[in-house]
Amino acid sequence: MEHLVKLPEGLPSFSHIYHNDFVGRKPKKMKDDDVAICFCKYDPNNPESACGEGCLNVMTSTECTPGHCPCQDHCKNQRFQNCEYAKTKLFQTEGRGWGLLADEDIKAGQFIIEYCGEVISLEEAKHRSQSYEAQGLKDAYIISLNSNYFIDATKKGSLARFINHSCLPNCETRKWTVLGETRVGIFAKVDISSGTELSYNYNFEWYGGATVRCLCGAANCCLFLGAKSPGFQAYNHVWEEGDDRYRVEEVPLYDSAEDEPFPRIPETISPFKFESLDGLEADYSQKLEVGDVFGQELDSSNTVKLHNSVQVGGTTTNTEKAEVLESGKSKEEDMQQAFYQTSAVLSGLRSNTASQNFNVGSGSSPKKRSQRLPKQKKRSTGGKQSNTKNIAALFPSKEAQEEVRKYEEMKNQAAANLKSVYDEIRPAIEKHERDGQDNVPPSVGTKWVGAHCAKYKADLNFSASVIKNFLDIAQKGGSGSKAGTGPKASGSGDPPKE
Ligand SMILES: C[S@@+](CC[C@H](N)C(=O)[O-])C[C@H]1O[C@@H](n2cnc3c(N)ncnc32)[C@H](O)[C@@H]1O
Repeated sequence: MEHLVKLPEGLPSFSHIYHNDFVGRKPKKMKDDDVAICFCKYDPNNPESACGEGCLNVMTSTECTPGHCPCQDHCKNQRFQNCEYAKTKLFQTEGRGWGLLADEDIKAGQFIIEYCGEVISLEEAKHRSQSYEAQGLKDAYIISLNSNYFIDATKKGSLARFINHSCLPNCETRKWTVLGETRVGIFAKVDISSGTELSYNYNFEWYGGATVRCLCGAANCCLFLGAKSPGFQAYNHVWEEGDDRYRVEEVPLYDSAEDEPFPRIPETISPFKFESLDGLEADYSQKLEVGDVFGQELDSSNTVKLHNSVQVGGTTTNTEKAEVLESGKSKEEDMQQAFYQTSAVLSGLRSNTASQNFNVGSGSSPKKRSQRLPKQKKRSTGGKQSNTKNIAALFPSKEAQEEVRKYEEMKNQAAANLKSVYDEIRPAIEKHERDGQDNVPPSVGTKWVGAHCAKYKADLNFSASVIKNFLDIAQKGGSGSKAGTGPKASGSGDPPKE
């Protein structure tokens, strides 16, 4: 593999490695008892049978161990170990140093490359970040592996070290267990065509304030690398023309743990699945009130996607989707997957919140406002909510407007509650980390999952209410809509009257 990659001229020197290099400790040696063995059986007529999506190890983000996998050489679940990378190419960006391009079409979900570097301890990470800071290094390459270990790709690394940050990324980081060690991979979030720059959201915890101005150019850009972190947002930065891109007095450690501020419950989990999970019944088994909607995007942009997926007069609506799970799997298969996913959410909670509290050297403690910020203006904090703000006003009837507003209000309350639960459980997570224990107390996990579920439920109810009212209008052929303001149903056989 190594000989295939020719590095371009002018690239700052670094040592190109394909496997992590352990500093201060040896990589774990797996005992036979610790090896996770799947139940796959290779069927020559079905290549997917050899550790494809249905493989127990794949479902738990664990690679199969050579010599132990029942599919032997046919096993497809050893991508990190075999460096099964997508073709990529280095290029020079404008203002963001070097970047990495897709050099072939890449499919959503595909493993692109491993983020390799030196595996170092927390102490070493602190020490190195201070030293890089002192040397005036502008580019930061340290990511968090878990609460105790970090990957530093500054001196030694794979080409993943060149992937830049974007607030609207086409890739994400995922952690896999490979031969007993955690490793970080870059995976495609969407289909990526050849020639497109690869990016992921660094989302590192930022206590030191403005350091690197984000030049990703996305419409939703957070302005600074790491600006999604709560510590940073509190200040509502707005960059002024003429300010330098870098303030080098703080070199960040960023966290690859999650691309979102909170662990995400996978979109394909539907509420009924929680009914079977011990201890979680109480709040999550409730039926959705206004048409259950599964398989839709659940983020703040859901209103846009709703417009796309409602084909009035056609056959596809989100309410119809409720009958079928997006995965196309049986209920049992999905229940099993839900269990694994929920476990992953809980462990994500631990690693995410732990690393978010990691303070680095002099950049770790919040500085006084005047020290931190070149100049500031107040920015609207309404950001996310404004996406849905005027949806209610689009509906012609008062009843529809009131209903949509009611669900919108509930949605906002649930979001606020999730945020406060996050603040509340944070000390418990920190304490647990300090004690070196592996699991957070179940009550903390339950609270967290509960707040998440409540938020998703509120989001779903809001979306369902919007769909329902859209469909009402369509069924009535648009009659009663305010001239020029009612939603117009494209593709409808019976267009709304103006
Ligand atoms: C992991 S390195 C990425 C590769 C880097 N561009 C290089 O030339 O080696 C991270 C550094 O790249 C720069 N960078 C990455 N994404 C950026 C963005 N969206 N805007 C501005 N600078 C960015 C920052 O200096 C950051 O510390």
